[in-house]
Amino acid sequence: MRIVVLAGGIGGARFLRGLKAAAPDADITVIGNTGDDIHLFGLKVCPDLDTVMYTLGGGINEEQGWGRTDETFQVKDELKAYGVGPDWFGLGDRDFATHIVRTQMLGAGYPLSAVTEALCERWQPGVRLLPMSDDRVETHVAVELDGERRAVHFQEYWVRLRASVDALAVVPVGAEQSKPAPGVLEALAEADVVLFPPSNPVVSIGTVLAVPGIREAIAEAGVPVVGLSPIVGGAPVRGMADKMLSAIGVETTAAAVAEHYGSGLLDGWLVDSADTEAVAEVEAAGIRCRAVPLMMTDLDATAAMAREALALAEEVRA
Ligand SMILES: O=c1nc2n(C[C@H](O)[C@H](O)[C@H](O)CO)c3cc(O)ccc3cc-2c(=O)[nH]1
Repeated sequence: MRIVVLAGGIGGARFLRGLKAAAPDADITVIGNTGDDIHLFGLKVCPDLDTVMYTLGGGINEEQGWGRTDETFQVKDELKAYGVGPDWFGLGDRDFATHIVRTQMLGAGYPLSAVTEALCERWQPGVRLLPMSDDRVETHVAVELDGERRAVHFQEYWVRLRASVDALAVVPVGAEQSKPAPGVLEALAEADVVLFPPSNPVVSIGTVLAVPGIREAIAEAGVPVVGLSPIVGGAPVRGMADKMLSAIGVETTAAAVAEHYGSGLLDGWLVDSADTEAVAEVEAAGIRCRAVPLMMTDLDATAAMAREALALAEEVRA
């Protein structure tokens, strides 16, 4: 079975671990969000691609869900001693090596998709990891700070400001001019099923869908598209997705997120058992819906979620 998964960072990566356990023989292609990418200290950092790569490759810091295990921060401390910032973004020494290799290869003329493939040679994530695009797309968030409206990079909003101010708008800068990376449209055309993990619907999956051609390719694939709600009991399971949803005028409920994707895109939607009352609303919107446990507490629970998603895909296919 060929499965294509659109993924952000932590939620997407952990779901993929469960999916691999649930479908060990499946051929899995991951289309990763690169709107979170940031240039720091002359280096290109791709947090979501790296989170997927490290998580599936066994190098992730399990507690925080991003960055490397057994990490040290000597380079960061040295940079700080030179007064060179920003110091609000935690790049560790081991992680720095990934960004140096990536930046060196990009400088030599390799596209991000080829660089990602090369990095995955080391990590062997057991999936084909593709950036959504080789073109630069950068998510910016409009905020009001000290009475002034300005746009900040997504990472500045997420990490430095901790989403403490309202997001007035979220813009994937460059998305309109971007093209899907090599392999993305082909993977979608050959897919048997497309899954949306419980990733952020605005800044993760929403950004992947903002690359012209990807949304259309999913619709044209004519295969079941099934998503898992990142909202449980009216709050994000992780992260600050509520702030992002408010910015685009979508309520923080499992049903509202399904309706935001819409029946033109989604065939099936899983909500948590705590949100059973959402099932009727989602089904009324033309999307098949089931309530099942959606907390990724451990590998078994996550694999069970993946099995439910694949079962729902078969149900809508029939
Ligand atoms: O909350 C944080 N998240 C950090 N993240 C996670 C990241 O900001 C976001 O969680 C994702 O971009 C959202 O998917 C990092 C991810 C990386 O790959 C590399 C470095 C960081 C650094 C931080 C950090 O300092 N604080």
